[in-house]
Amino acid sequence: MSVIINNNEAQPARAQIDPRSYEDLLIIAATIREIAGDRAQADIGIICGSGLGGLGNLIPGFPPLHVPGHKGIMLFGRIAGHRVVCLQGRFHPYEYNMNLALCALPVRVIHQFGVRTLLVSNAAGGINPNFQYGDLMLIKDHIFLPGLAGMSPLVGINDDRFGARFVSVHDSYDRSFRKLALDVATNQGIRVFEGIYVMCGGPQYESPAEVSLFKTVGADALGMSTCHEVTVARQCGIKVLGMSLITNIANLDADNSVEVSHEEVLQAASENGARAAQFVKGILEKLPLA
Ligand SMILES: O=P(O)(O)O[C@H]1O[C@H](CO)[C@@H](O)[C@H]1O
Ligand code: HPA
Repeated sequence: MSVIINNNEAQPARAQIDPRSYEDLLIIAATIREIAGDRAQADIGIICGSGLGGLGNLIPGFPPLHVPGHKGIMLFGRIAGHRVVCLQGRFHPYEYNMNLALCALPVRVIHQFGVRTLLVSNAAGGINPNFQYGDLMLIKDHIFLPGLAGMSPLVGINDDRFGARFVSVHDSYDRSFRKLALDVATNQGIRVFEGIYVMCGGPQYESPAEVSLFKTVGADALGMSTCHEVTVARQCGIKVLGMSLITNIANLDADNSVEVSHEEVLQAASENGARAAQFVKGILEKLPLA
């Protein structure tokens, strides 16, 4: 049986949560356990990107989603024998005054429930000229712009119970997971590439000059999420597989009037979400059980 915790129904007093307090983390985990009981256990966490909430539909017993976007739902269940917790939605830093520790808090929460593997997804604009609308990109590495500018979720006095003060991010996106995922893509005959994801602050989309800058430094896709979650996951010792769905092709030339909109992003995610979900299912079927 799957269990659903809807953040929209039971609103916690968000402003009162100190995301850097380990005690607050334990309180949040205990509150969820009160609702979900023994079912609040998982080996694998999934974070659904914009419009990709349908990944949660892989969990049997969960009704299909009809409204794309971010749902604010935490869902426990099983996929391919794995105990999974699925976050249908995420906190974006631009929504929370760039409080990245707060935005990454769900990763620490699911770690409390046993998660040691994280599958993180996002919608992203393609920069790599070989990318087409609807392609999937496995994140090989990232450029965490807010983190580089001092807005890491790890900034502040570190409680060692969260993990190390200085975290190495040389291997954030697990190589063996990427290899396994590429094999699944080959078997399924779908277009999947590896590439570098750059996280911008948003919420404005990037100007053509900014996109050109990121292209010059070797980025393949860009978005406004993910890196803070992955950084916290690495601090907890969680292994990560990251993927981007290319929902639009980022514009490199100010003389091209190519407008991006979130509606277009959601539309692209809903048109391509089923394939992304099949891909995730294929990966989970190949991942050894914990
Ligand atoms: O990264 P996800 O959550 O998929 O969302 C992406 O879509 C939104 C822009 O359309 C931004 O929030 C960007 O980060
Ligand atoms: N830029 C930033 N975030 C995005 C984009 C983009 O082009 N597409 C989807 N999310």
